[in-house]
Amino acid sequence: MSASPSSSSSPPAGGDGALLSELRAAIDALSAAPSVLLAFDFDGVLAPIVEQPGAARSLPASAASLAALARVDRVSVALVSGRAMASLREVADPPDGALLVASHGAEGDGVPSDLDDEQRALLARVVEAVRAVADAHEGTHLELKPAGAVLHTRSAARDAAAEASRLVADGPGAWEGVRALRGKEVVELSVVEADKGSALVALRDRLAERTGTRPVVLYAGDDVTDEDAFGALEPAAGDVGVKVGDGETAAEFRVGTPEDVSALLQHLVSVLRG
Ligand SMILES: O=P(O)(O)OC[C@H]1O[C@H](O[C@H]2O[C@H](CO)[C@@H](O)[C@H](O)[C@H]2O)[C@H](O)[C@@H](O)[C@@H]1O
Repeated sequence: MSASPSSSSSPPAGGDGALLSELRAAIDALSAAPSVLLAFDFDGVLAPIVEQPGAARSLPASAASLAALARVDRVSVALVSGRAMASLREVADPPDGALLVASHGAEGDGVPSDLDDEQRALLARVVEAVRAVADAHEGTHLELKPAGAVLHTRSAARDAAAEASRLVADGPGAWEGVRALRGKEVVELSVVEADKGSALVALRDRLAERTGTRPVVLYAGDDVTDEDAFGALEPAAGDVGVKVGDGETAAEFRVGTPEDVSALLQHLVSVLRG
């Protein structure tokens, strides 16, 4: 596992042994807590990024470690994803007992799933507008979610990707009642207010209520949409944030790749199952 403490100006992780030991020490401290919440983003963290969203799968080593961690009594495992719930279940094949947060928090346990009439009408207009942009820009495509629409640009020529993204962000993305998020080669529009930070806090507080103890939280994510989750962590309470890959971040630690996440998960198994 190569890892480094992270800051907005730090370079990607580079395998510095001294820095690696700081993340290990934070994990070792977290593992002594009576209740632990281990929350992971999916794409780019458990699963390497691929061209087609439907083809993404967890690295086998990460899937095996997650399943082992989900069986530990005082550990709760959660996937906190931007994907729609149906898509997350299909590609992530989550272990029994895993808590699932989807659509950046717009779908999950305890989240109202019905849109009101106004939101439904707005969503229909958003879908129509994003579809029109996707149809006009080769290599882009539309992904539908229960409360939103996503423009994917990974397979498009760079100029087409940039123009299509701008048209979506400045068009329907700027409408009243629409929340726009930019992720890796995606522009996501949603007609409900949701972000991974609020979702993670809700998850943590529900667990605290159930067990009578605030869980110490580890969160790993790779995208700009994960910054809300990193911002919701409380390092003073022992929480650990791990940014995967490069880019500015509020996370305390950084690893380079999903393979590094596999190593981190393996370390979690060894300290939490022991
Ligand atoms: O929060 P996540 O679990 O990381 O989900 C974020 C988005 O993931 C998917 O898109 C990303 O992964 C695709 C497959 O590797 C890739 O092709 C795409 O470019 C990435 O943005 C998913 O399709 C989106 O709906 C999620 O919001």
